[in-house]
Amino acid sequence: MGSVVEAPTVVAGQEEVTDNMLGDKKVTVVFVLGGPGSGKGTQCANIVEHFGFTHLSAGDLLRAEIKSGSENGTMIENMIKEGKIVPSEVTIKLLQEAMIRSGNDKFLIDGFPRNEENRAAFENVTKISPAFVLFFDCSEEEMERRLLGRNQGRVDDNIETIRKRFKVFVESSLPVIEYYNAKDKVKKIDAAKPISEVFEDVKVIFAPYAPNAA
Ligand SMILES: Nc1ncnc2c1ncn2[C@@H]1O[C@H](COP(=O)(O)OP(=O)(O)O)[C@@H](O)[C@H]1O
Ligand SMILES: Nc1ccn([C@@H]2O[C@H](COP(=O)(O)OP(=O)(O)O)[C@@H](O)[C@H]2O)c(=O)n1
Ligand SMILES: [Mg+2]
Repeated sequence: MGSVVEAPTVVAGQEEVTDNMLGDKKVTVVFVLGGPGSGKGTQCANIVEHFGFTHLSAGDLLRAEIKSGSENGTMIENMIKEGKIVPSEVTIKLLQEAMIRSGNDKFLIDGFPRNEENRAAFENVTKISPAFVLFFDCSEEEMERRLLGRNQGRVDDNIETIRKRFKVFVESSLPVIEYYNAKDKVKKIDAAKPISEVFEDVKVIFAPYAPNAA
């Protein structure tokens, strides 16, 4: 009885089914988001050095999976060349394995979740929700300049794929940032500044995680 009235309560309850456990360990996860070329990888390297987090780049894990000759390799490579988002089950499995392998309890998950499917599947599968979302805000003009100068031999750092990635970012990834913003979980950084200045702002946010912080 009263099931129609009770239904929303059940749905609201399901939203909070996160315990942030990885095996028997309580973990802290920070999602690091921002457009392609906004400086996510660069700043994550700095955060690792100062705050003892493990950096997991979804893109790096997918590229390693291609190199390993996995059966999904060709599919992943084709999607990256087109700037498309790989199905969540593939990326989440790689992230989970890397988290366990690291032995750490503090993670920067860089470039994930990139769409609503990524976001919902990660929470459902892992029961982990982020402590906060670090969002690197940068203009497309500046990001394009950086990507064209990145020189890492990436198949997707060409102007044609870059345009596609910008479109996917606006259409699929920004809504994820909006989702967390509505929950007051987004810490936005002006990522258009020089690397060292961006890190000054990042440091303020991570101060509570400093090795000697109370
Ligand atoms: N604040 C910055 N100013 C200028 N160049 C930057 C800045 N941050 C990163 N870069 C450079 O821009 C390129 C993209 O940075 P990267 O960290 O790989 O971004 P993302 O992981 O968000 O795609 C790299 O060549 C990097 O050295
Ligand atoms: N969650 C993710 C992250 C990356 N990717 C794929 O990997 C590509 C490169 O991601 P990346 O995070 O290394 O790219 P950058 O933002 O660092 O430039 C994306 O354009 C997608 O094709 C994905 O499918 N799903
Ligand atoms: Mg990157």
